[in-house]
Amino acid sequence: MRMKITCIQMDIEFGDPSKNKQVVEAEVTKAIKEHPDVIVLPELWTTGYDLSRLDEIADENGLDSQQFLSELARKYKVNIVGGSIAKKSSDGITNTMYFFDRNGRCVGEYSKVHLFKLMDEHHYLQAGNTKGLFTVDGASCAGIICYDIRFPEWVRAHAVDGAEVIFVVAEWPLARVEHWRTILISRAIENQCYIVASNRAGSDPKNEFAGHSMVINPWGDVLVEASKEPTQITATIDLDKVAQVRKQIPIFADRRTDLY
Ligand SMILES: NC(=O)CCC(=O)C(=O)O
Repeated sequence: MRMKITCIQMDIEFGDPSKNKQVVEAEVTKAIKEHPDVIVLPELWTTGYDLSRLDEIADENGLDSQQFLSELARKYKVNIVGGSIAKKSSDGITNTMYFFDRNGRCVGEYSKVHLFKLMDEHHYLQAGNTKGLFTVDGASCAGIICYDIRFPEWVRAHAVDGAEVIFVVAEWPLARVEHWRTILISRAIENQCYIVASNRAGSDPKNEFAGHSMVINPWGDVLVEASKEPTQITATIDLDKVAQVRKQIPIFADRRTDLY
């Protein structure tokens, strides 16, 4: 099974959800001309890291963002991995990702499990507690968020649960772009899965962001990689490659779960 995937590597207007929604609508309308099966947005694309204003600008129960993304998915008959948004609920504010199928149905939700202290997330956000598993056109997938990639055991847990494609949405700064590249390629090789990583471009008052959105195959080959500028990247992935690589070097069968 083949799947054409487009990552939207956009700049994000600091603390301005309505402006960012306009940008996403325009970018999705542009992306759809190439007929992708899946469109992927970056982390916190509605607000950016305007954390001190989240009380005011976070999305109440994520409803507004869900409706917006659902309508786009249904209108264009495309699966959407909806980056993440700041969701405000009675449990506090979370950095939350939604997944939509071609009918605009929300097929999964994931809230960032590892909060990134270097960017003050722990002062403003609550961590999630569940995995981000979902399916796209029948393929087993997972979604995780930015700093989560530094935890190989968390990514492995999704692969052990069957994920063949892991979507990473991010606001990863340029200062650590080599970590970003190396970690993503490593996660693809060690889990023998596709990694589809959508990072933001541009800057905010504290950081310049790396861009370098990437699609990596289960052998660790980079199929496509963006520059640091706002852009879109597209790759067609072949799900059969996952089984092929896992058969060639059967690391899942060879794991010593009696030892670790
Ligand atoms: N938004 C994030 O989680 C950034 C993570 C990051 O920059 C890192 O180095 O890790």
